[in-house]
Amino acid sequence: MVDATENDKPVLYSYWRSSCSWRVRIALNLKEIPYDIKAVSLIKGGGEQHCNEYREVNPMEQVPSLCIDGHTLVESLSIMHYLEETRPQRPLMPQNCLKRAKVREICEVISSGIQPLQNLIVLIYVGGEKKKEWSQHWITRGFRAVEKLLSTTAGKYCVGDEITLADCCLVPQVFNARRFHVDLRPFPIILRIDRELENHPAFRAAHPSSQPDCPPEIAK
Ligand SMILES: N[C@@H](CCC(=O)N[C@@H](CS)C(=O)NCC(=O)O)C(=O)O
Repeated sequence: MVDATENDKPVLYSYWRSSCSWRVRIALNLKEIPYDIKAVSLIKGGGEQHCNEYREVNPMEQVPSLCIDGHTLVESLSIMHYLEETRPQRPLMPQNCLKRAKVREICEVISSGIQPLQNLIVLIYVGGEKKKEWSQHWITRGFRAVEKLLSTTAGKYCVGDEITLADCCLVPQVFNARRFHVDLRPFPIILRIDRELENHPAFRAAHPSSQPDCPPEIAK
């Protein structure tokens, strides 16, 4: 496995359609940090995330992982906060303490309350016909909470008028919702923010269809 040493370009272990990898790709792009991608296929041969070599990188057998500054970091939120603390350019957290708490609230609802319930390993366990309904149920339930939170925090973006880590989490989760054909009409604020960001260069470059491991029939 590639191990980054200090001063090397960071290496992101990523899967094109992984929403958690996508969060980190957005943050890296927004901060204009050049990085290399090491693709980990979550489906090939039962999933490369489960191979012994990758388990050494990420004991949860999930993407993303980031090799940076001579260290390997796992967990997308933790990685994004590390980037924020070590690369203060283009801040992704507000200065104001209450607003910071609000950003973390939205990140947590998505990263703890929605994504894990529709993650691949859970869907394999749920199995067969039930997968779609299961995912729709949990995403809809979580989005009800996100929409309510956004009703008091959103400006142009999730919290006020600056892009924050909450936006890095929201956009990939909306993509997942569409994948599972969730009815998004009850969530006008989520939809408005997603539309606002869809053509932002940092978000576009991080999009699954722009990834080197995206299957050619889907890639742009
Ligand atoms: N809490 C972790 C979750 C990571 C995660 O669930 N990654 C998914 C892709 S978005 C994954 O690797 N799934 C592989 C599997 O379920 O086997 C994070 O935020 O990094």
